[in-house]
Amino acid sequence: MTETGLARRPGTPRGHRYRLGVMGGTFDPIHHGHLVAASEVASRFGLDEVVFVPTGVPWQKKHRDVSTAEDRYLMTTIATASNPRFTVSRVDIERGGDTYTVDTLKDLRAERGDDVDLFFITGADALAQILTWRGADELFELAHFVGVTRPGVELHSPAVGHLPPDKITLMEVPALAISSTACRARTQEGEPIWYLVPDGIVQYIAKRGLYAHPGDPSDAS
Ligand SMILES: Nc1ncnc2c1ncn2[C@@H]1O[C@H](COP(=O)(O)OP(=O)(O)OP(=O)(O)O)[C@@H](O)[C@H]1O
Ligand SMILES: O=C(O)c1ccc[n+]([C@@H]2O[C@H](COP(=O)([O-])O)[C@@H](O)[C@H]2O)c1
Repeated sequence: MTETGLARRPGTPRGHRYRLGVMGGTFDPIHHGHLVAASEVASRFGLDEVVFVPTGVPWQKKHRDVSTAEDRYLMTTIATASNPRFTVSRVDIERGGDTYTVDTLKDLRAERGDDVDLFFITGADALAQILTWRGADELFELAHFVGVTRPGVELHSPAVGHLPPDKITLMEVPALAISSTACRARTQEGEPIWYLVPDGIVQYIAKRGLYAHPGDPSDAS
C-alpha cells in the first residue's frame, strides 16, 4: 500500500504505458461491490494498479450526513490492504472543498506523469449521471470511463447513449446487490453486515460506533 502508487512492475516491457485504474467513491462504507468492480476492470483492462480515491466532500450527497473523510479513508485502506495492486489516494481529501472528478483526474495526471493511461471506474448509476458532473466535457479527455453493471440499474441507459462511445466501455461484472446505504441501514437496525464488507470493515465500524445511532451518519434520510 503506497500513497504515491506502485513503481513500474518488474518485467514490464519497455515502452509499456502504465495503466492506472481510478475508483472514486464516498466509500461510507466501502463494500465488496466496490472491490469486485475494481478487480474485474483490472483484469479485463490489464491494469497495473487501481487507486481508490475517497471523496473529500461528495457534493451530490449533501442531503445526508457523511462520515468523516478520515474514517472513510481508513476503511478504504483497510479494505484494499491485502491486494498488492490496490492503493489509496488522499488527493480529493487534501484538496478540500467539494469533490469534482475533473480535479481528481488532473491531480493524478500531475502526480503520475504523462506516460500513464487513466481508466475511471464507475457503476452504471454514477455513469448515467456524468453529464451533471462539473466539467463533464473535459472528463473524457482525461480518462477512459468504464461503467460496470450494478443490480437494479440499466447498463445501457438513455443517458449513457449521450456519452462519447470511444471514451466509454460498458462492462458486465458479477452482480452484487450491495450498497453503502444498505450497510449503514443494517448496522443501525442491528443486522449483520458480515460478508457484505471485508471483515476488517465490520470491526472498524463496530470499534468506531459508526452508523449505530440516529443522528449519526447512518441517519441517511
Ligand atoms: N454493488 C456495486 N456494484 C457495482 N458498482 C458499485 C456497487 N456499489 C457501488 N458501486 C459504484 O462504486 C462507486 C462508488 O460508490 P459509492 O461509494 O457511492 O457507494 P454506494 O454503495 O453507491 O453508496 P450509497 O449507497 O451511500 O450511495 C460508484 O461509481 C458506484 O456506482
Ligand atoms: O465531478 C463531479 O461533479 C462528480 C459528481 C458526483 C460524483 N462524482 C464522483 O463519482 C464517484 C462516485 O461518487 P459517489 O458520490 O457515488 O460516491 C466519486 O469519485 C465522485 O467524486 C463526481
